[in-house]
Amino acid sequence: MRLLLIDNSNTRTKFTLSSADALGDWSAVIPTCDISESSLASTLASCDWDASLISSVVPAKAAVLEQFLAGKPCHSLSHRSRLPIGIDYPSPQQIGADRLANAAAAHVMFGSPAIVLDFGTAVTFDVLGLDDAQQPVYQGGVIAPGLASMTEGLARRTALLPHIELEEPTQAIGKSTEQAMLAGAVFGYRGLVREIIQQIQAELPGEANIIATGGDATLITRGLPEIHQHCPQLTLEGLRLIANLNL
Ligand SMILES: Nc1ncnc2c1ncn2[C@@H]1O[C@H](COP(=O)(O)OP(=O)(O)O)[C@@H](O)[C@H]1O
Ligand SMILES: CC(C)(COP(=O)(O)O)[C@@H](O)C(=O)NCCC(=O)O
Ligand SMILES: [K+]
Repeated sequence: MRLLLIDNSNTRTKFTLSSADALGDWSAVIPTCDISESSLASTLASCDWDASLISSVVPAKAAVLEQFLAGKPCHSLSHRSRLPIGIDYPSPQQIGADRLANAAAAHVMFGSPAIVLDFGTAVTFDVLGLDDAQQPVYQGGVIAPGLASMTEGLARRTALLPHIELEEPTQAIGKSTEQAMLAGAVFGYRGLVREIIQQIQAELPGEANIIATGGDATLITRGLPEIHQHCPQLTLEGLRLIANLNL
Protein backbone atom coordinates (compact mmCIF):
# COMPACT_ATOMS: atom_id res chain seq x y z
CA MET A 1 0.00 0.00 0.00
CA ARG A 2 1.30 3.49 -0.93
CA LEU A 3 0.91 5.77 2.08
CA LEU A 4 0.93 9.56 2.24
CA LEU A 5 1.99 10.61 5.76
CA ILE A 6 1.46 14.18 6.96
CA ASP A 7 2.86 15.83 10.11
CA ASN A 8 0.88 19.08 10.40
CA SER A 9 2.60 20.94 13.25
CA ASN A 10 2.60 24.63 14.10
CA THR A 11 5.64 25.85 12.14
CA ARG A 12 6.08 23.30 9.35
CA THR A 13 3.91 20.64 7.74
CA LYS A 14 5.96 17.68 6.56
CA PHE A 15 4.83 15.22 3.88
CA THR A 16 6.32 11.91 2.88
CA LEU A 17 5.33 8.93 0.75
CA SER A 18 5.89 5.61 2.46
CA SER A 19 5.37 1.90 2.13
CA ALA A 20 4.20 -0.14 5.10
CA ASP A 21 7.82 -1.03 5.82
CA ALA A 22 9.82 2.13 5.14
CA LEU A 23 9.59 5.85 4.47
CA GLY A 24 10.02 6.64 0.78
CA ASP A 25 12.49 8.99 -0.92
CA TRP A 26 9.96 11.68 -1.78
CA SER A 27 9.22 14.28 0.91
CA ALA A 28 8.07 17.88 1.03
CA VAL A 29 7.60 20.68 3.56
CA ILE A 30 5.06 23.52 3.49
CA PRO A 31 5.14 26.27 6.13
CA THR A 32 1.98 25.52 8.09
CA CYS A 33 0.68 29.08 7.64
CA ASP A 34 0.78 28.48 3.88
CA ILE A 35 -1.32 25.29 3.87
CA SER A 36 -4.21 25.77 1.40
CA GLU A 37 -6.01 23.81 -1.28
CA SER A 38 -3.74 25.37 -3.91
CA SER A 39 -0.44 24.83 -2.05
CA LEU A 40 -1.47 21.21 -1.45
CA ALA A 41 -2.44 20.72 -5.10
CA SER A 42 0.90 22.01 -6.35
CA THR A 43 3.02 20.19 -3.71
CA LEU A 44 1.27 16.86 -4.25
CA ALA A 45 0.79 17.18 -8.03
CA SER A 46 3.32 14.45 -8.81
CA CYS A 47 2.30 12.12 -5.96
CA ASP A 48 0.08 9.07 -5.97
CA TRP A 49 -1.09 7.25 -2.86
CA ASP A 50 -3.65 4.65 -1.78
CA ALA A 51 -4.34 6.02 1.70
CA SER A 52 -3.16 8.85 3.93
CA LEU A 53 -2.61 9.49 7.61
CA ILE A 54 -2.70 12.98 9.09
CA SER A 55 -1.18 14.00 12.43
CA SER A 56 -2.40 17.53 13.13
CA VAL A 57 -2.12 19.91 16.04
CA VAL A 58 -3.52 22.84 13.98
CA PRO A 59 -7.30 22.26 13.66
CA ALA A 60 -7.92 24.93 11.01
CA LYS A 61 -5.27 23.36 8.74
CA ALA A 62 -6.41 19.82 9.55
CA ALA A 63 -9.78 20.73 8.01
CA VAL A 64 -8.08 21.89 4.79
CA LEU A 65 -5.98 18.72 4.66
CA GLU A 66 -8.90 16.37 5.35
CA GLN A 67 -11.01 18.03 2.65
CA PHE A 68 -8.17 17.79 0.13
CA LEU A 69 -7.51 14.09 0.96
CA ALA A 70 -11.14 13.02 1.23
CA GLY A 71 -11.22 11.18 -2.12
CA LYS A 72 -9.20 8.25 -0.69
CA PRO A 73 -9.00 6.52 2.73
CA CYS A 74 -7.62 9.03 5.22
CA HIS A 75 -7.04 8.50 8.96
CA SER A 76 -6.62 11.40 11.36
CA LEU A 77 -4.41 10.37 14.28
CA SER A 78 -5.87 10.79 17.77
CA HIS A 79 -5.88 9.02 21.13
CA ARG A 80 -8.68 6.85 19.69
CA SER A 81 -6.39 5.45 16.99
CA ARG A 82 -4.99 1.95 17.40
CA LEU A 83 -1.46 2.47 18.82
CA PRO A 84 1.53 0.24 19.68
CA ILE A 85 1.51 1.78 23.18
CA GLY A 86 -1.02 2.21 25.96
CA ILE A 87 -2.05 5.58 27.41
CA ASP A 88 -2.15 6.36 31.13
CA TYR A 89 -3.51 9.92 31.07
CA PRO A 90 -6.66 11.44 32.61
CA SER A 91 -7.78 13.33 29.46
CA PRO A 92 -6.11 11.55 26.54
CA GLN A 93 -7.99 13.70 24.01
CA GLN A 94 -5.73 16.59 25.07
CA ILE A 95 -2.52 14.88 23.90
CA GLY A 96 -1.14 16.34 20.67
CA ALA A 97 -1.14 13.82 17.81
CA ASP A 98 2.55 14.51 17.14
CA ARG A 99 3.34 13.54 20.72
CA LEU A 100 1.58 10.20 20.26
CA ALA A 101 3.42 9.61 16.98
CA ASN A 102 6.77 10.36 18.62
CA ALA A 103 6.03 8.05 21.56
CA ALA A 104 4.92 5.22 19.26
CA ALA A 105 8.08 5.48 17.16
CA ALA A 106 10.34 5.77 20.21
CA HIS A 107 8.99 2.55 21.70
CA VAL A 108 9.11 0.51 18.49
CA MET A 109 12.49 1.85 17.32
CA PHE A 110 14.37 2.22 20.62
CA GLY A 111 12.35 0.56 23.40
CA SER A 112 10.78 1.74 26.65
CA PRO A 113 11.26 3.33 29.15
CA ALA A 114 11.94 6.35 26.94
CA ILE A 115 11.85 10.12 26.99
CA VAL A 116 11.21 11.78 23.62
CA LEU A 117 12.22 15.40 23.03
CA ASP A 118 10.72 17.20 20.01
CA PHE A 119 12.38 20.57 19.42
CA GLY A 120 9.69 22.37 17.42
CA THR A 121 7.48 25.40 17.89
CA ALA A 122 7.18 24.07 21.42
CA VAL A 123 9.64 21.61 22.87
CA THR A 124 7.81 18.53 24.11
CA PHE A 125 9.17 15.87 26.47
CA ASP A 126 7.07 12.73 26.23
CA VAL A 127 7.51 9.89 28.68
CA LEU A 128 7.04 6.20 27.99
CA GLY A 129 7.04 3.85 30.99
CA LEU A 130 6.27 0.16 31.41
CA ASP A 131 3.18 -1.21 33.13
CA ASP A 132 3.14 -4.22 35.48
CA ALA A 133 3.01 -6.50 32.45
CA GLN A 134 6.11 -4.73 31.06
CA GLN A 135 3.99 -3.21 28.29
CA PRO A 136 4.77 0.37 27.07
CA VAL A 137 2.47 3.09 28.40
CA TYR A 138 2.44 6.80 27.52
CA GLN A 139 2.68 8.62 30.87
CA GLY A 140 2.51 12.29 29.81
CA GLY A 141 5.31 14.84 29.85
CA VAL A 142 6.39 18.46 29.63
CA ILE A 143 5.70 21.31 27.20
CA ALA A 144 7.99 24.37 27.05
CA PRO A 145 8.46 27.21 24.53
CA GLY A 146 10.42 26.17 21.46
CA LEU A 147 13.80 27.81 20.88
CA ALA A 148 12.59 30.08 18.08
CA SER A 149 9.33 30.82 19.91
CA MET A 150 11.45 31.99 22.88
CA THR A 151 13.86 34.18 20.89
CA GLU A 152 11.16 35.61 18.61
CA GLY A 153 9.02 36.37 21.64
CA LEU A 154 11.94 38.24 23.22
CA ALA A 155 12.50 40.30 20.03
CA ARG A 156 8.78 41.08 19.76
CA ARG A 157 8.47 42.20 23.39
CA THR A 158 11.55 44.47 23.46
CA ALA A 159 12.44 47.67 21.67
CA LEU A 160 16.15 47.06 21.16
CA LEU A 161 16.54 43.25 20.84
CA PRO A 162 16.59 41.96 17.24
CA HIS A 163 15.55 38.66 15.75
CA ILE A 164 18.65 36.45 15.73
CA GLU A 165 19.76 33.55 13.59
CA LEU A 166 20.06 30.46 15.80
CA GLU A 167 23.55 28.89 15.65
CA GLU A 168 26.28 27.63 18.02
CA PRO A 169 27.49 30.52 20.23
CA THR A 170 31.23 31.26 20.12
CA GLN A 171 31.29 32.23 23.81
CA ALA A 172 29.10 32.66 26.90
CA ILE A 173 30.17 36.23 27.58
CA GLY A 174 28.59 38.00 24.63
CA LYS A 175 30.39 41.04 23.22
CA SER A 176 27.30 42.30 21.37
CA THR A 177 23.52 42.25 21.74
CA GLU A 178 23.28 39.42 19.21
CA GLN A 179 26.04 37.37 20.89
CA ALA A 180 24.42 37.93 24.30
CA MET A 181 21.03 36.81 22.97
CA LEU A 182 22.51 33.78 21.22
CA ALA A 183 24.31 32.66 24.39
CA GLY A 184 21.11 33.15 26.38
CA ALA A 185 19.08 31.20 23.86
CA VAL A 186 21.35 28.22 23.21
CA PHE A 187 23.14 27.77 26.56
CA GLY A 188 19.97 28.70 28.45
CA TYR A 189 17.96 26.25 26.41
CA ARG A 190 20.37 23.38 27.00
CA GLY A 191 20.10 24.13 30.71
CA LEU A 192 16.29 24.03 30.48
CA VAL A 193 16.45 20.68 28.70
CA ARG A 194 19.01 19.20 31.13
CA GLU A 195 16.95 20.22 34.17
CA ILE A 196 13.68 18.86 32.78
CA ILE A 197 15.32 15.53 31.85
CA GLN A 198 16.67 15.23 35.41
CA GLN A 199 13.27 16.00 36.94
CA ILE A 200 11.58 13.40 34.71
CA GLN A 201 14.23 10.75 35.43
CA ALA A 202 13.63 11.23 39.16
CA GLU A 203 10.01 10.16 38.60
CA LEU A 204 10.56 7.45 35.97
CA PRO A 205 11.72 4.01 37.16
CA GLY A 206 14.51 2.38 35.16
CA GLU A 207 17.04 3.70 32.66
CA ALA A 208 15.21 5.59 29.88
CA ASN A 209 16.27 5.88 26.26
CA ILE A 210 16.45 9.61 25.52
CA ILE A 211 15.61 10.44 21.90
CA ALA A 212 15.51 13.86 20.19
CA THR A 213 13.76 15.05 17.05
CA GLY A 214 12.45 18.33 15.61
CA GLY A 215 13.85 21.27 13.68
CA ASP A 216 16.12 22.56 16.45
CA ALA A 217 17.36 19.16 17.63
CA THR A 218 20.70 19.29 15.77
CA LEU A 219 21.71 22.58 17.39
CA ILE A 220 20.53 21.80 20.91
CA THR A 221 21.60 18.16 21.17
CA ARG A 222 25.17 19.09 20.11
CA GLY A 223 25.75 20.21 23.71
CA LEU A 224 23.71 17.53 25.47
CA PRO A 225 25.48 14.16 25.75
CA GLU A 226 22.56 13.00 27.91
CA ILE A 227 20.57 12.54 24.70
CA HIS A 228 21.22 9.07 23.27
CA GLN A 229 19.60 9.30 19.84
CA HIS A 230 18.82 12.06 17.33
CA CYS A 231 16.17 10.81 14.91
CA PRO A 232 15.02 13.60 12.54
CA GLN A 233 12.35 11.37 10.98
CA LEU A 234 10.92 10.11 14.29
CA THR A 235 7.47 11.68 13.92
CA LEU A 236 7.02 10.40 10.36
CA GLU A 237 8.25 6.93 11.36
CA GLY A 238 5.60 7.00 14.07
CA LEU A 239 2.96 7.91 11.48
CA ARG A 240 4.07 4.97 9.33
CA LEU A 241 3.77 2.54 12.26
CA ILE A 242 0.35 3.92 13.20
CA ALA A 243 -0.86 3.87 9.58
CA ASN A 244 -0.11 0.12 9.55
CA LEU A 245 -2.49 -0.30 12.48
CA ASN A 246 -5.30 1.95 11.21
CA LEU A 247 -5.45 1.87 7.39
N1 LIG B 1 14.40 24.53 7.12
C1 LIG B 1 13.80 25.02 8.22
N2 LIG B 1 12.70 25.77 8.11
C2 LIG B 1 12.09 26.24 9.24
N3 LIG B 1 12.53 26.05 10.49
C3 LIG B 1 13.65 25.33 10.62
C4 LIG B 1 14.32 24.77 9.51
N4 LIG B 1 15.39 24.09 9.99
C5 LIG B 1 15.36 24.21 11.31
N5 LIG B 1 14.35 24.97 11.70
C6 LIG B 1 14.08 25.29 13.08
O1 LIG B 1 13.07 24.35 13.47
C7 LIG B 1 11.94 25.02 14.01
C8 LIG B 1 10.71 24.34 13.49
O2 LIG B 1 10.89 22.99 13.85
P1 LIG B 1 9.74 21.96 13.48
O3 LIG B 1 10.10 20.69 14.17
O4 LIG B 1 9.49 21.94 12.04
O5 LIG B 1 8.49 22.68 14.21
P2 LIG B 1 7.00 22.11 14.29
O6 LIG B 1 7.11 20.61 14.29
O7 LIG B 1 6.52 22.70 15.58
O8 LIG B 1 6.32 22.67 13.09
C9 LIG B 1 12.01 26.45 13.55
O9 LIG B 1 11.45 27.29 14.55
C10 LIG B 1 13.51 26.68 13.35
O10 LIG B 1 14.09 27.14 14.55
C1 LIG C 1 2.61 20.82 22.27
C2 LIG C 1 2.40 21.04 20.78
C3 LIG C 1 2.06 22.49 20.48
C4 LIG C 1 3.70 20.68 20.04
O1 LIG C 1 3.48 20.91 18.66
P1 LIG C 1 4.61 21.51 17.69
O2 LIG C 1 5.56 22.31 18.51
O3 LIG C 1 5.25 20.32 17.07
O4 LIG C 1 3.85 22.33 16.70
C5 LIG C 1 1.30 20.09 20.26
O5 LIG C 1 1.64 18.76 20.59
C6 LIG C 1 -0.07 20.41 20.83
O6 LIG C 1 -0.72 21.35 20.39
N1 LIG C 1 -0.54 19.57 21.81
C7 LIG C 1 -1.85 19.74 22.38
C8 LIG C 1 -1.76 19.98 23.87
C9 LIG C 1 -1.09 18.85 24.63
O7 LIG C 1 -0.41 18.00 24.02
O8 LIG C 1 -1.25 18.83 25.87
K1 LIG D 1 6.59 18.54 15.92
